[in-house]
Amino acid sequence: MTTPRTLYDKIWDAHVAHEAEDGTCHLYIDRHLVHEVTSPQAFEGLRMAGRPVRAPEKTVAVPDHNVPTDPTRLQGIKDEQSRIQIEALRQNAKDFGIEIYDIDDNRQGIVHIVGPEQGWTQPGMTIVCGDSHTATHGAFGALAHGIGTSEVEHVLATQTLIQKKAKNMLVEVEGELAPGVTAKDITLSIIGKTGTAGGTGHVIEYRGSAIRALSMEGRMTVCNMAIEGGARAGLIAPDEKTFEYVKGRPHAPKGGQWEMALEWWKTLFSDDGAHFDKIVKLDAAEIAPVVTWGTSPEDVLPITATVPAPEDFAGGKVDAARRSLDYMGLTPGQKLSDIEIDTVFIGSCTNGRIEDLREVAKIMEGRKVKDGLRAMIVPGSGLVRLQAEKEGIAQKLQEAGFEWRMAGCSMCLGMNPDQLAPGERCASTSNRNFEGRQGYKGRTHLMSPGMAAAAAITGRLTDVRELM
Ligand SMILES: CC(C)[C@H](C(=O)O)[C@@H](O)C(=O)O
Ligand code: SF4
Repeated sequence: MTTPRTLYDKIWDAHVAHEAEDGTCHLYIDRHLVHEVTSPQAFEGLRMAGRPVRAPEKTVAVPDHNVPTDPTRLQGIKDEQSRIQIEALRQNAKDFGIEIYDIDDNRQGIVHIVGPEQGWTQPGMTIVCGDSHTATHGAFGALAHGIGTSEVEHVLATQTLIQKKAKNMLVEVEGELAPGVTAKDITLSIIGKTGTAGGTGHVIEYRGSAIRALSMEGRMTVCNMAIEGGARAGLIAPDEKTFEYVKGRPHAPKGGQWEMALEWWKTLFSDDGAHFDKIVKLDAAEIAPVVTWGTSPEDVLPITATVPAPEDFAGGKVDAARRSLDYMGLTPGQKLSDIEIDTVFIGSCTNGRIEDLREVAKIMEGRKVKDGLRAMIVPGSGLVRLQAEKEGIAQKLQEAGFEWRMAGCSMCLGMNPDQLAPGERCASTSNRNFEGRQGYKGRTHLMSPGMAAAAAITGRLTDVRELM
């Protein structure tokens, strides 16, 4: 009898090209996604060594982090830094024969939204990118994770990655979500429970009826934040929803190849009795709409709670909590729903897909962004933007008072012109809330798109269920 294997074990085993005695492996890489921030030195290294890209057809480039999102960007990029990085990516793609979705192409967008959208992302694959949120692609049952710039060069040159296997962790979410509770609340609640180090050294498989019930987009939201939970990657076993999503996309297998792929994809699940080194369970019915109050994604509480006091935390965390509260300008005992905001950011690879925008539109129906607030929507890709325009969502949201931007990472990180001013407080659908993440001295509260819409209406952190 063969030993039962986890989903991670199966994908790993299928990709080991060589294993050394100490367990260090050369892992074959099926897809390599490249963006403008972590690739320039890698391409430069190849150039200096006179080496080509080993498998340009398995590599795709897209500028996202530094692209301006105002619609005038097509008339020329004003920001010098952005322009240099985008031009470098363009040149590298051309010199090394890699396909690029440039800023005048509707397929451009955040790399983790574009990969699945174009069918580059498929079950059972190994997928890497010089970007920590590569875990997003794990929603398809692919082993996907971030790599460093020197590894980007290694993958470009060899189509392999040197790795040691991580441990297996299972996060099981059983039961049904209450109305107003979303995939974002699941993923934040998991981190609230395990902490940002809970997944360290592990690959997480998310399982259970609540995960099965999610759409592919919801599953991407969950896997996206595996990294905030400390894990190397997050995975969800593929099912009919996954196959349905992939089918017919530009880079999906076609004809007989589709049938062959499907046969293999259907074997991608953890066998009964497979060993997990760590198991965490959550009851979906107990998950509430949550927000973060501090400067770590684990600083998460139901919106109905109050701001905690440093003394509420154990030993080592007291000082961190004090510092968080000080930075965030919050007082213990204050109701979370009394916290006033100045900015709303809807977008990012966590929540910049069409279903996220539909959720926002539903809450905004017949309502307006509060006067004086800056509220922006940044679709995760040009195609998401087009789809929202086709559905009439874009027009409605603009009428409600939102800025309607071009695709990119935007205010998820303070790297492009979309930034918070010092002291500004933002209701954000992104995934990171550390100091200065959205701009120098900016303050970030993470939440779901529906919760961010509710905050846009009232001007303070708000329980979305009151507006449903
Ligand atoms: C700039 C990039 C390397 C970075 C990452 O790896 O995650 C960014 O995407 C982020 O979200 O902080
Ligand atoms: S949207 Fe944010 S988290 Fe995602 S890749 Fe861009 S900067 Fe990183």
